[in-house]
Amino acid sequence: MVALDKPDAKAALELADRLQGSGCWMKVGMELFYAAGPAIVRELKSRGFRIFLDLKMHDIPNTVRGGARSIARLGVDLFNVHGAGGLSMMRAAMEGVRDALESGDAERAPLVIAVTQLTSTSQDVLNAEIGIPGALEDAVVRYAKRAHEAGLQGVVASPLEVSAIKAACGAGFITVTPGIRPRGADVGDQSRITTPRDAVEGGTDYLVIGRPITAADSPEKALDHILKELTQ
Ligand SMILES: O=C(O)c1cc(=O)[nH]c(=O)n1[C@@H]1O[C@H](COP(=O)(O)O)[C@@H](O)[C@H]1O
Repeated sequence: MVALDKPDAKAALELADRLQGSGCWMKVGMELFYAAGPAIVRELKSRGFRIFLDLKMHDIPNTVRGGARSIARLGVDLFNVHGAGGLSMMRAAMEGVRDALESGDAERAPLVIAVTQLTSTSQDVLNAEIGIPGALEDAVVRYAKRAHEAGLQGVVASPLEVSAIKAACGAGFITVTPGIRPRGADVGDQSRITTPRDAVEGGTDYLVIGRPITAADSPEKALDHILKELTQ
């Protein structure tokens, strides 16, 4: 999944067009969606891309239910909410999807996943700033179990926590993992990272990769390089 973190539709579509035919999903996040809105999702869908809409909803259940209903109507393939919103909020997201299906406003249900702990969060920050005690992996697994209980299909986590999540929630529970950095790439603001290959060998289902591809002089070559490394 390529994180299409671009400031407007023009820049996003230019990049997407360069990655046509790669089989990658496009992840539309806050930067692009707040600038270009639902139209960019429709445009990318019309070009044949599968879409992860990454808006990380975190609000009261009623608001998230409505948000999920609107997202389901858009016809994305997957979207996320924050696990920190709790069980009733996550259940409300599932209800919103069901509402959209039952009213005939959505043709099919998108997958719904929960963010556990952002991959920019380190063990120290979790304990000292956010105020959650204990090991980071335990916190991630706790969120994953709640998401599973709420009926969500998976979680966002770092590749480092995938085996613990699968052990707790089952192999079929989807893991979507940002925090991917090819060897030598700039780490930037990410904390919990692995190489693409280590992430795949660790059993993750989907890699989310942004800047190592999108900030490269040739995004298509950068993607190609990563894909080749994975199949060697
Ligand atoms: O939900 C996400 O996609 C997400 C969750 C998380 O914990 N960490 C994380 O980096 N992301 C997103 O994944 C992408 C990672 O981008 P790069 O760091 O540029 O590879 C960004 O678009 C983030 O918004």
